[in-house]
Amino acid sequence: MSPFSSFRQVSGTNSAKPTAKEEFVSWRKLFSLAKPESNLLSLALLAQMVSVGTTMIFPMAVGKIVDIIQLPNSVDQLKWMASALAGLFVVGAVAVTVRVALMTTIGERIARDLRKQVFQSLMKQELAFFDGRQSGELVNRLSNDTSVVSKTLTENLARGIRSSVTTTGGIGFLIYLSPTLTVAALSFIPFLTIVGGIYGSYVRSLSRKLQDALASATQVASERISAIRTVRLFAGESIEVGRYTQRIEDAFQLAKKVAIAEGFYMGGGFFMGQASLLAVLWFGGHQVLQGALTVGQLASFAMYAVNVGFGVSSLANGYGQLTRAQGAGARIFAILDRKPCPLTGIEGLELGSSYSVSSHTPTLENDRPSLIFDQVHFYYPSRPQHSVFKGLSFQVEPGELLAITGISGCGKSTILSLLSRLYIPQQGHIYLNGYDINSLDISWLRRQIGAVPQDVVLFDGSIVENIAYGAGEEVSMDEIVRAATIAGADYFIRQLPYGYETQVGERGLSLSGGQRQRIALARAIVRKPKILILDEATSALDVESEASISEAVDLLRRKENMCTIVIAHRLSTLRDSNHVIVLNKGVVAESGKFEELIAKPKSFLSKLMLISEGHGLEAADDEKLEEPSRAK
Ligand SMILES: Nc1ncnc2c1ncn2[C@@H]1O[C@H](COP(=O)(O)OP(=O)(O)OP(=O)(O)O)[C@@H](O)[C@H]1O
Repeated sequence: MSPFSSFRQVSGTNSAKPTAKEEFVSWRKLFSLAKPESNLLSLALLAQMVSVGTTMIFPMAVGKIVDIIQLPNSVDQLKWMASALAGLFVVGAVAVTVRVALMTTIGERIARDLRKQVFQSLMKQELAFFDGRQSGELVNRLSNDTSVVSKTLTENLARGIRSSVTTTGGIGFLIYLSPTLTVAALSFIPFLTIVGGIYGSYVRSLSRKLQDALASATQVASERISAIRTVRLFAGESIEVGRYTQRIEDAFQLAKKVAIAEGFYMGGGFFMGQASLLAVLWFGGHQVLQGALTVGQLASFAMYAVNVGFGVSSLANGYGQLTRAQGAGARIFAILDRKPCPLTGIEGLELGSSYSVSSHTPTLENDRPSLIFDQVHFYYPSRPQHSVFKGLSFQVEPGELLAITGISGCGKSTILSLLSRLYIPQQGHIYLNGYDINSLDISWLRRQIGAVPQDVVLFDGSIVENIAYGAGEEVSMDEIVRAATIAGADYFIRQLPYGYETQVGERGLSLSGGQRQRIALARAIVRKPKILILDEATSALDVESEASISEAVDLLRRKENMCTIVIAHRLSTLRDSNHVIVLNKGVVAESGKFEELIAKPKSFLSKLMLISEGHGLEAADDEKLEEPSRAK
């Protein structure tokens, strides 16, 4: 049994989708995210306490002033009180400035660090992780969830502390001023607590749905905008506007429910607050008339009661924000805590460093790599019921040019994914120069491979940046030009207005399909790979350009002793190979020299050529060739 077999079924150790239990992260875990900022946060909270202290003293001071102005010859006392209050306001203003500046900066720092960590964690995950997820949803975690969490750890925390202090301190002052009046003033609190609890759980479940609805709308928008050419070509604008409108409307309906609930809650709270203030003035007025309370004390009492009312409602509101942040935190931790599959993901990925070299980085004997696929069985983890390979075996000799062909969907491109360890086979082995590729350091392995995938994607940037992407930062301009020349790209690049500095646009869409393919080929060549895999890499080129590029690549293959695998349907591409294998029903159905296979009218290759000329499976007259839709 292979030492790696225990990893075979693994596609990551846990899912990024939180289970019902993990929908909310604990407060402790959530607040652990603020730990790196604890010093600055303490300073900001100190400033917060100072500003809260000044607001707490204010009603008492107002009450004193009201009483002083009723006394004869109290001008000096009034002056003193006014100066003291002015001093208090200055201290309060400085404290507010420090708190706001610090809290906002800390919030941005937490969001920045979280986004960096979440993105880093996403980059480490194996490909299978992304198969079942939508990019819009993951982007939402990076942007929305991180900002909800950072706001809660800073602004909402500060607001929560202020509300707690104003509420508890305010109640203290109320009891100090008049215990009996305090009962009237706080009679609304039990009601608000019960209604607040019901409101909180209602809003919490709505908010979760709202987040999901917004994520789904973002997904539609980002996918359709990035595929705007296709939308235009099929005149799909109004359908897409309708689709987006529907999703955003769904989100709006949920937001409306939240708004109505919030309106009722705030309105009810406001009414209760006003009613209790009226009760304070009613009973307090009677106490003033009876001489049990001064007018100033009643004024102070009323102001504290208002403060307590605002404090309680702000606490209830803050609780809602906290539960929202617990949900966002759970989604963030589902990514941060996720350990990538040990064989296909990247375990250690620090900023600016290479992957951890934890396993084998052999020297390829005589620089002549050979490749063996040995009884490989494979299905994609997201589609376990459909086996792509059922015992695939073939071999590529050092320096050989192997062509792989087969009907669409038979698994040709999957070979590149398995060889690069983007996925691992459930059974069987792949050997590079006799080493099981699972025993090799993953970044080393991928550095040996230069690949031009079927669907070429370039990144927004210059041509030179895109070609250099294949080899890292150390590549020289001469090497880039050499690779571009072999790939047949140098000529057209020089014709462009800014030559190698020309910007290719998002996903390289400002270039033609053939130009993109040639740049992708240069990107693969510039890394001086030991194994070159071309997956329909010249399909967008005319036969003449294809022939001249094939010739240049062939020269390079001989010179560098590169193993080359060409995945193709076209006769012209297959003809130049040393060896052709035809895939069918998850195995190698046929293998041999091109001329020998094509000479037999009943061979799989001959039938495939008939199909590729547009005659269809019926013309090939062979029920053995499996249509992908029939694949089980
Ligand atoms: N990420 C994926 N998740 C699930 N199934 C996949 C995935 N990628 C490919 N498949 C399926 O695996 C099978 C093999 O796909 P593959 O892309 O290797 O075929 P192919 O021979 O290269 O096809 P074509 O000639 O059309 O490019 C197909 O049935 C395809 O639907």
